[in-house]
This record gives sequence, C-alpha cells and structure tokens, in this order.
Amino acid sequence: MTDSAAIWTAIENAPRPTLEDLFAADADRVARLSARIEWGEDEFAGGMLLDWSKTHLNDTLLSAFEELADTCGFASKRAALLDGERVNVTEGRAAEHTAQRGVGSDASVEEAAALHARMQMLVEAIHGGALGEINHLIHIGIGGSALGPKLAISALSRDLSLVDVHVVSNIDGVALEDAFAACDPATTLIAVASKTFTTIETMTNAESALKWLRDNGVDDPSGRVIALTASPEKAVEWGVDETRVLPFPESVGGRYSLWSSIGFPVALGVGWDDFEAMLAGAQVVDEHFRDTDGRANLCLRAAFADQFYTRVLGCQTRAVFAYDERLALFPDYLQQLEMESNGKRVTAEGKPVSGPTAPITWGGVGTDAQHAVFQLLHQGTVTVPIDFIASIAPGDQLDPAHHSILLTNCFAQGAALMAGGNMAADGKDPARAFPGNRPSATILCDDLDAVTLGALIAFHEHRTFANAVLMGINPFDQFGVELGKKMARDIEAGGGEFDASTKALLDAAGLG
Ligand SMILES: O=P(O)(O)OC[C@H]1O[C@](O)(CO)[C@@H](O)[C@@H]1O
Repeated sequence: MTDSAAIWTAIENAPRPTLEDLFAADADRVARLSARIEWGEDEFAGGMLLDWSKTHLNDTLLSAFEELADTCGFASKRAALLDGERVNVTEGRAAEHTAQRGVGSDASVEEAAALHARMQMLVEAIHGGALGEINHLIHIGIGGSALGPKLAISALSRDLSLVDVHVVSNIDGVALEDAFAACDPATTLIAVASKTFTTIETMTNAESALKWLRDNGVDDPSGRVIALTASPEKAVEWGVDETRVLPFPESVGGRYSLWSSIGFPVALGVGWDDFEAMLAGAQVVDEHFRDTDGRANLCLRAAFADQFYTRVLGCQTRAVFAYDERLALFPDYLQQLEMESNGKRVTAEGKPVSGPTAPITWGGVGTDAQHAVFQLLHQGTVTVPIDFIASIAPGDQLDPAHHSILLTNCFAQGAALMAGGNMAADGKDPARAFPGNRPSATILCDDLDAVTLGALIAFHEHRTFANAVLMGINPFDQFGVELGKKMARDIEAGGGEFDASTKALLDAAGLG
C-alpha cells in the first residue's frame, strides 16, 4: 500500500479538467456522480438525491481518494466508531451518537432505547397535563445543547406545534428577556440542557428563568424544570427532581446530541412521532454509511470532494445554501458540527497536520443569498465550493409559482457557476464576464419532513467523520474552546495576567 503522502502527491499532480471538460468527456457523468438515499415504503417512501456531478471529482481522483481512504484505515475507523470503541482518543471516550438511532453496540443501543422510553413517557405525560397546562417551553442550552433543537423546531414546527418552544442560548440577557416576553409564566416549562451541567451561560440563564417564574407567582419554580444532561447527579444537586432529569450517555458528544434527551424540546414541541421519524431518517444514513464502501459511500464521496477543494485548490471556505426557509438554521448547525469537529491543527496522535483542515463553513438561504453574497461567488477571486439543498415538495400552500421559482433559481445558480460566460452583447466586457468552472453539489430531497431532516443531519455527521479520517484528526474533542473560557473565568474572579489592550478594554467597561 502506498503511503498517504505519495497519494496526496498523485492527487495534487493529477490533470485538472474543467467541469465543462468533465461533462463533455463522460455522457454518464450525472448517473455516475449522483445517487439517491431512500427510505420507507408506500406512503412513507421518500429519499434524497445527492448530485456531486458539478464537482471536479472524476475517476482518477475517486480512485486516488479511495486508495487514500484505505491507507488511512477508513473501514476499521468506521467500525471502531460504530462499535463504540474509544475513538475520541484525547478524551478516552467513544462517540456513540449512532447508537441513539439504533446503530451501534448492542449494549449502547439498548441503553439508548431505555432512555428514549423514559423520555417518551415524560413527554406524553406533559402533553397529557401531568404538569398542569403547559403551552410554552423555554429550552436553555448552548452550542450542541441548543443548535440541533433550534434547527429541528424551526424546520418542523410549521406542520404541527403542540408546545411553543423558545431556544435560548446566549448569556446576553436580551435573548432570555425576549423569550420571557413571548411566554406566559403560568404555563411555561423550562428545559435546562447541558451535557456537563456546568456551562456558565446555561446555568446563569437557568437561574434567571427560575427567578422569572418565582417573580411571576409560580410557587414551585424548580418543579417546572426538566434537566437534559450527561451529568444527572449535578442536575439533582442543582435542584431538579430526579424524575425530571433525562440523562444521556457521556459517550454522546455535545454537537452530536440532538438524538439523545437533548431532543426533548423537539419531542415536546412537534410530537414524539416526529422525533422518532428524525431518528429513523438518521438510521437510514447510518446504515448506508456502515454498509457501503469507496465512492459508493455518499458521505465518503462528499468528503473526497471536500478534501480536494480544501487541500488541493486551497479553498478556505465552504458554503451551504438551503433553498428552503425551513432550513434557514442549517448553516449555523453545520458550522458547529464541521468547525468544532475538524477545526484542528494536530493529528489524533498529536503531530502537526500535513495540510489544511476544516474550511470555514458558512451559508444562508436562497433566494435571499443570491441578492447578497452571490456576486462574489460568481465573479470574486476565490473559489467557494457550494452545497445547494432543496425539497421537491413545497413547504408552503401558496401559488405553486413560489416553489417553482425557488427551485429553478437553485438549479440555475449551480448551472451558472459551472458554465460561466460573458453577458455583454459582444461577449467581451470583462465586468460582465463569469469565469465558470465553479463547483457545487446539490442535495434534492423529495420533501422536508422529519425523516429527511434526520437523514440530512446524519449525512453531514458522517461526512465530517470521513473528512477527519482522511486528515488523520480526532473530530470528537474541542479543546480549542477552553482557553477563552478560562480567561473569562479569571477575569470574573478578578485574577489573571492580561495584555495591555485587554486591560484597557476592561478598564473602559468598568470591569478592571
Ligand atoms: O452541553 P454543555 O456541556 O453545556 O456544552 C455546550 C457546548 O459547549 C461546548 O463544549 C463548547 O464550548 C460545545 O462543544 C458544547 O456543545
């Protein structure tokens, strides 16, 4: 087996045909580079088409990347992940989010099912009135304890909203005050979501939420709190009754925790069936990821393209545009998933990485973004690989013109980025010239329901993992967030030595 440096050299030195050349050379390119992941039967049947034909992947690159994946031990690392081995080597932990969806070691899958059963009982009891009339939920958490619930609620609550959910993450009191303003304290439940149950933003917001309930005539505010955590003993110590603590295993990472009890607001807000459907959609992708090899593994194939753009073409960012208002928060979700997982500078063995790691993930919704940032994407000097995400079925009930304009714009952007050209009558005006050959991938879902959302998220989780394997890094730790947190604690405690600029800022704000 060739070593990975030699494979990278071959990839870097491989001919670089343009997208136009690639299409011209292969009449079956679309069939070769697009595939569907499907689920369900009859009226539950659905799926999503993943079209990577407008990327620069070709047979030469795919073969080289397959060899790289083999050299990096992709199959055994994937097996280690799914078997619950300690793949998070720096923290000595497994990363068992897939067990929450029924794919993992028997013991972990069983444990997840038992914890889900408990969560379902509590959700259904609350819907049944066991805690009195509950119309609102203020879900307090940050990072992975907030981004997934926030995305899922905003994507799915148009069709059904059983409880009005507000996700509050920021320590800025404005966020919590906005939630208070939208909720009636007499019918509001508080979820405190924190894997560690120590995060300063979450614990401060939780205290203020309890005070708000107390100040507004709720006799037993702590009786209105549900804790979602991997540290149940800390939640109990903080004052949450054991019966209202929904634990999840330590081996489920924060940014991978939507599938655990961190998904409680989804189940309460849009119903248990949707929460389960999300798990089912994720499971379909888990099985595809587990059972498929090489380029046919669509998560791995996407990672091949990601590596090509980041390492070979030096693209420093990757953009995601959802042509679906319901997925407006998807780029935010992906930012944590991809940047916190793969924004690293050393390998899993602690050695410096041999090339760039995660690009900056950013994005927005179409068509809004077309009128704001697409100028640079079409004519700027940098190449930004783009993912478009859209649903064939509309989310709205208005004139079908809305949805067809949305979709045609989505497809037109990909086509224009690739084709380029000159819009001047004589075809010669440099200001009106489009270089073209700009890559994009398109994920076209049959519909955007809970199953699809689960599948979409799981696809990106496994794509992130596949990228990590190809780069040799551990995607499951996040030490990069710690230094700033420590310095903030030092400042709060009145200690620590700071540079002159920071001292001056603290003085200016009256905090010195
Ligand atoms: O769930 P917790 O423990 O409150 O942590 C919240 C978030 O903080 C982080 O540790 C980063 O600071 C994330 O990884 C995590 O999702």
